[in-house]
Amino acid sequence: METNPIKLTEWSEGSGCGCKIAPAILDQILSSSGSFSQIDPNLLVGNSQKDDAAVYQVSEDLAVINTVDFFTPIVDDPFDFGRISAANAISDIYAMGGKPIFANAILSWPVEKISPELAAKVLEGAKHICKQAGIELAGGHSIAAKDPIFGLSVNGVIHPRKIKTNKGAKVGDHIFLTKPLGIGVLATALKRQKIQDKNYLNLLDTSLKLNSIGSILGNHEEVHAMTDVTGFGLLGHLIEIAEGSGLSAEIEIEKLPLIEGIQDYINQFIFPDNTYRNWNAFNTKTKGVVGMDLVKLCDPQTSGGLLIAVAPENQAWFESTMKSEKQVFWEIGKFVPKKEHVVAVV
Ligand SMILES: Nc1ncnc2c1ncn2[C@@H]1O[C@H](COP(=O)(O)OP(=O)(O)OP(=O)(O)O)[C@@H](O)[C@H]1O
Ligand SMILES: [Mg+2]
Repeated sequence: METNPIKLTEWSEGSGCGCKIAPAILDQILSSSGSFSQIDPNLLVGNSQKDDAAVYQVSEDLAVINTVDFFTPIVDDPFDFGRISAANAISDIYAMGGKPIFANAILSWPVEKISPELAAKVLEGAKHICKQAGIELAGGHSIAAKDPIFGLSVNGVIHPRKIKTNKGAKVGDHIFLTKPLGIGVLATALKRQKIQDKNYLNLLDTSLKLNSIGSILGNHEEVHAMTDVTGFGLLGHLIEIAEGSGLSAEIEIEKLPLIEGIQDYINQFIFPDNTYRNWNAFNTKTKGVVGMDLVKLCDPQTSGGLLIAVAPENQAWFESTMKSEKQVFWEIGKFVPKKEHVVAVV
């Protein structure tokens, strides 16, 4: 790990997607701001189902996707912060099944207190990831403010009939996840200066992996619904799909993949405060969670994996597609008819 005299993570309380406003408060803000009427028929996806990005149809076979994502530093190294933030922002285009085309940067920097050279490193990291995703960082907007913040607004394209949202899952669909959980735990270990170098590398490996498989899955109607797992944790984003699709979900706790080494940190009670915030938001919709399992279910991910619903009869096709794309995945549960609880942990 590169050492910097300035520790970016000391500049703010939350970090990465963990600094997202709590789901209940976001709902309160959005609902009391007046309706998002969305009367333009070309706005195919707005914010009514809590999807990853907005989608606007421009012609019979073309729709544009736009998303914006930014947060406070999740790591101390500015290049890594830029890379993680960019990978996280682009992910929302992949999660809709789309192909990213270009991005603009959003930068807030306390220029009197943290050298502008470090801000340049953040941008350098973002460009590195944009290049990997095959897109240009076209421009951006920068302000001088108290907190360092960085993110991207990303544009993408998709065929209007290929969009993947939170509402297409069907009873019996198998649920797959493409990255192990625990990014929030590792980010907290880093912030508390308890992380070991090898675990920092695990944090980078996991968060920097692009969710580009989403663009490929967008072409296949066998994939019924898709989102990415970020600040609300696996549980929160699973609830978004289940509720969006009018279903419930069953999760097999033993099948949840965890990033190597995170159990040791959990045993030392090293995990983000926002894990409990997520749990408080979702526990009444959930049954069967025992003891510390809530940490795995509610850990806020930054640049987490894709959560995918696939019909059981297409399981073989899905597995061979993922293998031929060298994409790892874990099957973690299934969708069932709507019940009293949105998610049951079995
Ligand atoms: N300030 C806002 N104004 C209008 N809608 C908002 C605002 N903030 C969030 N939303 C909407 O709330 C929903 C959930 O937003 P959220 O940021 O959690 O999604 P996301 O972009 O998928 O998150 P992530 O990038 O962490 O995956 C989305 O439909 C989003 O458009
Ligand atoms: Mg998302």
